[in-house]
Amino acid sequence: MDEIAVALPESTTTPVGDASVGQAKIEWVRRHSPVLNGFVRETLADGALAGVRIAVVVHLEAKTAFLATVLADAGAEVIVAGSNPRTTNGDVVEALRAQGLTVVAEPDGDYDSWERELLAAADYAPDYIIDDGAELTMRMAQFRPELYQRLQGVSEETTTGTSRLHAMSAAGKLPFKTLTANDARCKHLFDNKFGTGQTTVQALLNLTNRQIAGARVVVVGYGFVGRGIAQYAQAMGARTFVIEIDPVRALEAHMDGHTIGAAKDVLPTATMVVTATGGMRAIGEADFPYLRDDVVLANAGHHDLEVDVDALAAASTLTTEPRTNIVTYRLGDRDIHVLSGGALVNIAGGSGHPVEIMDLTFAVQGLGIHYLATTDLADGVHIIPKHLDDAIAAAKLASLGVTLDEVRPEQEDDSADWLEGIPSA
Ligand SMILES: NC(=O)c1ccc[n+]([C@@H]2O[C@H](COP(=O)([O-])OP(=O)(O)OC[C@H]3O[C@@H](n4cnc5c(N)ncnc54)[C@H](O)[C@@H]3O)[C@@H](O)[C@H]2O)c1
Repeated sequence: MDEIAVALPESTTTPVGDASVGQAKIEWVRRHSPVLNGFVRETLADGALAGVRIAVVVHLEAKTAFLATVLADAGAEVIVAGSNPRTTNGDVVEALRAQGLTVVAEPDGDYDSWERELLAAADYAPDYIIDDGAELTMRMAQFRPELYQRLQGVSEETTTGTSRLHAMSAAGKLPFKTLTANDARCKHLFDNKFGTGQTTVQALLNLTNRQIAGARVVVVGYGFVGRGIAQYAQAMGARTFVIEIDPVRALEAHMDGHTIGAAKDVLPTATMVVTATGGMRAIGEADFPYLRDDVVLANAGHHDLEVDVDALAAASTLTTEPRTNIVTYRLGDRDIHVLSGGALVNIAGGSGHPVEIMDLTFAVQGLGIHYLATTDLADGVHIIPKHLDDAIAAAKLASLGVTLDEVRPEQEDDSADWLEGIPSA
């Protein structure tokens, strides 16, 4: 591989948090991460990542920090940045810096400072990226083309980033191998559904101090994330409604016991609305007339513009901040409350996914990078192999004290016998 000059960003001298507090948070994660701390560490101990430069660009809080330290302990040179300007934790940043990791992220940033941080991460010339929303991958392609060409691989966290990688590949603009961690069963079956479901409802209630039992909660988008949010809200006594554009998923929502309908039909009675589409402006200007007074809007999807906060701000006559992380927009005689500026409410307005969930997700990511580094794969988009997915689940079950039965010979379908009776075409 050609050596390339690295333009390092200016180092920060002012601490942005308390390293000991951050370290305690990371230690709490370690205690509750049996897969990452066991099976993943053991796999990475083969030295395959020694000296490999890996950029970790995921919401920068304690669970991401623990993943970064596991990679660093395996000998990788790790550069850490955030995947959203609103979700970086200063204590964790300082804890990582105290351990000698390179961190190019500051808490309380805005979109401009975040852009600079991502470009700074790019300038470290990573060999691999653990990305979220393909945020660093896209920027390297656009603004650091030489470094982009030099990339060896990307392991992508989210549904949104997976779509972006497929688009880049289809356009012939992905000159290296990538893994879509989101397609691993140990990721989307648990992280998207249970992780986001639990923590989005938690954040909604913590931020607003409102009651869920009897609330009328509308979920926009019924993918894995939407299913989880609707299921948790329903289990806590909310009346649940779903807006979907895919007829099969809408039907599934109906059979799961939620009321489905178009925006104009379900929004007017909603007390809380949560977007989870992975697209833009799921609640946009055209929907504003249907929102009732005092409604709470929150987003759990990747884009901060799933709720079109800019359009809301432009249309409002008065803006107030009644509570931390809530901005109220006056539209005529109605007040519309937006949580966490439209950023992912469970992360920007909460603590992010449960540790146990991220133990699985980051096991996929850690093993995914190891797989990329040790396996010859064609350029383009790949899925983590089934045996790794199975091994992660088995390691998690083992940590719970569970071992599974294996299929006994008499339980096998004797398909060979009946196949023999069918003439070849
Ligand atoms: N907050 C978190 O912690 C977290 C965790 C995992 C994923 N995500 C993000 O959540 C988003 C959704 O993820 P997913 O796995 O559920 O995706 P998905 O693709 O499985 O589901 C999205 C659903 O939204 C529907 N949809 C799209 N546009 C719509 C619109 N305008 N109106 C109504 N429905 C619409 C689609 O038909 C689809 O069924 C993505 O951006 C993903 O990256 C967030």
